[in-house]
Amino acid sequence: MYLVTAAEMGQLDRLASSEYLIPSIVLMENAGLRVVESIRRHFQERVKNRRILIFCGKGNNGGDGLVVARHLLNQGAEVKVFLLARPEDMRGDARTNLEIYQKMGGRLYPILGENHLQRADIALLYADLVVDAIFGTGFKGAALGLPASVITMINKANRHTVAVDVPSGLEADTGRIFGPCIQATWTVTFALPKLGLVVEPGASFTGRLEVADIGIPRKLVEDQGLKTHLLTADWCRANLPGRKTDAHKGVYGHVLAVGGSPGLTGAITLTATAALRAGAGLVTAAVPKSLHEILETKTTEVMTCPLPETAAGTLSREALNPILERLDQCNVLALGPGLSREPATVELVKELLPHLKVPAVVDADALNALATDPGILAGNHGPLVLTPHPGEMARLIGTTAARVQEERLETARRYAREWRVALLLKGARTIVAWPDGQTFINPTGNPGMATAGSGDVLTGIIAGLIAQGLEPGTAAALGAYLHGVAGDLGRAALGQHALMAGDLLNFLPAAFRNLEVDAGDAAGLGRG
Ligand SMILES: NC(=O)C1=CN([C@@H]2O[C@H](COP(=O)(O)OP(=O)(O)OC[C@H]3O[C@@H](n4cnc5c(N)ncnc54)[C@H](O)[C@@H]3O)[C@@H](O)[C@H]2O)[C@H](O)CC1
Ligand SMILES: [K+]
Repeated sequence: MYLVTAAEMGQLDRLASSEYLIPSIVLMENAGLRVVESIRRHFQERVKNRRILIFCGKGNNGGDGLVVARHLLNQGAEVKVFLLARPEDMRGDARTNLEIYQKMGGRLYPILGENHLQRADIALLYADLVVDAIFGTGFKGAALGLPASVITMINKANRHTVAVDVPSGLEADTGRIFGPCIQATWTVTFALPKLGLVVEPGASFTGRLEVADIGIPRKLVEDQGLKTHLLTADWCRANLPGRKTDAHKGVYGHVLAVGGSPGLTGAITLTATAALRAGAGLVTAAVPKSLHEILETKTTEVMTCPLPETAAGTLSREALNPILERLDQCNVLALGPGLSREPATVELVKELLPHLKVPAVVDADALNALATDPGILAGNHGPLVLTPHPGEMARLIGTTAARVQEERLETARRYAREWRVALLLKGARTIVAWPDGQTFINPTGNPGMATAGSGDVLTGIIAGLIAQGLEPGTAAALGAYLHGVAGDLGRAALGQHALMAGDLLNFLPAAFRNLEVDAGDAAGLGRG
């Protein structure tokens, strides 16, 4: 599903009127009606006598609020509109809808000074629902003065609150919050979700997100060349690698997972096992030779391979050729989990990356090795997925993790384009950017997944999906989604405190199952 900025939405809105001749007041009417329908569902269709307070700003978001007020009034609700503007300052469609509401005898209370707040504060005590139509996509920066006082007052009242299009106080483009912001129970956003609603901190203020069709022509949306997407179950289902009835394990690829060092054998074990769970036909974990025996006892389905090591027991430069030879029988490399930052191991990574003929997932210490010489990617290289967390991303581009977090989308997008890689930036709402500029935001996952080894599992899932023939960028996006679903199922069963990376492996089957198109009973029995 496309995600849009305020400017992109504004453009769609304008073109719907200028090119497709849909009057803007029709779009506003549709927007208001969709919110009314959502409110009706909230009250199990019984809105009569419900006390509903509607806070309207002076822009078109306020106009939507007035449409909502009119229809709810018609349906017998006890409606009060609090207007954060002088009626004569309203313009265009919002002004028209204000006048209609006034002609219908609707109750209207302008809030023009702090002395007008008390009436609203008392009404809030008895409200069944608050409708937030103060600011929409036209909002920038911080709410100050009276609007700030109103937003704070509404939040303190702690009533069920539906935000119209965007919670007021939130920047629709970035999800950043610089002042008070409505804490919505749910948000009804129009036409397409705004970016700021699905990335943090905005997502936490948005509550449950409903996307409402207001009649913007689908063709108009398709013609815009939008590049930012929200990952959905439908997209993931459509991209899930298929399985044939007459398949054998050779069909589903062979992952070589390279990593491990003393104290870090768990990381590579998690990666290798996750690759199998993700459906790879074969997985070989290649580790420093003194760890080989340990790995043999830790794993069952995973094959193992001992490699030359340094005095510190990490992979040495002599491992280069054995790795390349092994890769002749494999169709994807997962590189980095538990690798260590031993100088000779760093050199190995730097020599290996330009020699690859198969796609690779580059994670953890392999990313840190890359950060020591980003120029490695300047020449020709095979398809790569890089999976940094914000700290690793910061090292790759020579900045701080805080700066990366401030501009997650742009950072990921820029790096993917510049270095021609698929870049997966971890964190709440993982971002996957493709070299061609297409960018995906993953809505699944939870804070319980911030636990040791969680990233190693993700690396394995992505490698396992590439092994089955997915494009690396597609595998990264699908992998992020599945990893998050496994985490969400894990949280539901175990709670987010206790969740460990190993648990993710156990919930991956259900995460996949969720996406598999049910083919009925496998043997075909019972089918006509
Ligand atoms: N997407 C569609 O097709 C439709 C959207 N609709 C609704 O229209 C709003 C956007 O309306 P707009 O008039 O552009 O802006 P707002 O209502 O959000 O009003 C902003 C208002 O506030 C001022 N402002 C901006 N920042 C601040 C600030 N920090 N402090 C105080 N005031 C601020 C700004 O100058 C404006 O005056 C969209 O969200 C939808 O709800 C239509 O209904 C049609 C269909
Ligand atoms: K709003």
